[in-house]
Amino acid sequence: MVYKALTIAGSDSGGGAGIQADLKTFHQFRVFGMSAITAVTAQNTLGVQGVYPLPIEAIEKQIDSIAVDLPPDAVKTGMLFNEEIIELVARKIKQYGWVRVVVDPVMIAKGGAPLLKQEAVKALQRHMLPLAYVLTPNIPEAEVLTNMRIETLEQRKEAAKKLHDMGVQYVVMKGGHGKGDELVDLLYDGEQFYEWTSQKIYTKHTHGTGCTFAAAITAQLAKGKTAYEAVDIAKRFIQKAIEQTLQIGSGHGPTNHWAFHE
Ligand SMILES: Nc1ncnc2c1ncn2[C@@H]1O[C@H](COP(=O)(O)OP(=O)(O)O)[C@@H](O)[C@H]1O
Ligand SMILES: Cc1ncc(COP(=O)(O)O)c(N)n1
Repeated sequence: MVYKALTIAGSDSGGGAGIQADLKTFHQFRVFGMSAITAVTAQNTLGVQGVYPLPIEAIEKQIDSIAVDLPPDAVKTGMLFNEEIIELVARKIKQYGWVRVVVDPVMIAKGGAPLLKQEAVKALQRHMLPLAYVLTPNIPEAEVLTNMRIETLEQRKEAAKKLHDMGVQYVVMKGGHGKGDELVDLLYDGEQFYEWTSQKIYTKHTHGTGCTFAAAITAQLAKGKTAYEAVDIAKRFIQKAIEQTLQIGSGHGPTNHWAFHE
């Protein structure tokens, strides 16, 4: 059986995040990867040097080409950049009845470059959250989406509940931006919280951690795993990928997509 996953996201020329991270992660899990590119970025480990959104028609055509011939078992969205792209992607997901949809609400690159226009946040809330089977915000993204300050674990749980009320089925609150030596990733299914605690790895090579983690969840969902099982494997995947970084580039290097074996 060949499982297929589709990523609808931005291209990272540097290969560590975006479409490239997603495809490498799908491949490592033996899931056949497909892509619809929303924007091309000129990017490396030093930062983002340029952002070029594709024409709406080009994005729509890519999604249609995949849908009619290679229906995906799971779909991931990453950098959607502006309102028009968000509306298109939401419309297409509904049109094709895709349910196993992982929405990674990408907003800014690690170096601070915006990957989502500020005025597009509302569109993301309105159109994408109700379609999210799994939503994977980091702490700053969860703050923007819920319009609340998040410092304590209790506040993170409150934010997860808010996001669930906004239409998300499974909220995965990533803990990479938390303070202290321990990181806690949370999963909320509308009733219960599940926690994954790990030691923070002190490294500057974390370019693409969010994309890679969400792509690992998507690959597992494509294989029919539950949200809990998917997060559990994705957590182990990202842990290894950060522990064994490749030490390439002179800035924030990529994670190692080869490090984890199922
Ligand atoms: N320094 C780190 N050490 C260990 N795990 C990390 C580290 N940074 C991020 N992670 C893990 O990587 C995943 C992505 O986290 P996060 O950094 O919060 O997302 P993003 O890349 O979107 O900002 C989470 O599972 C998080 O726990
Ligand atoms: C095209 C693209 N998409 C997403 C990210 C976010 O990366 P991260 O996973 O480090 O938050 C990025 N830097 N570039």
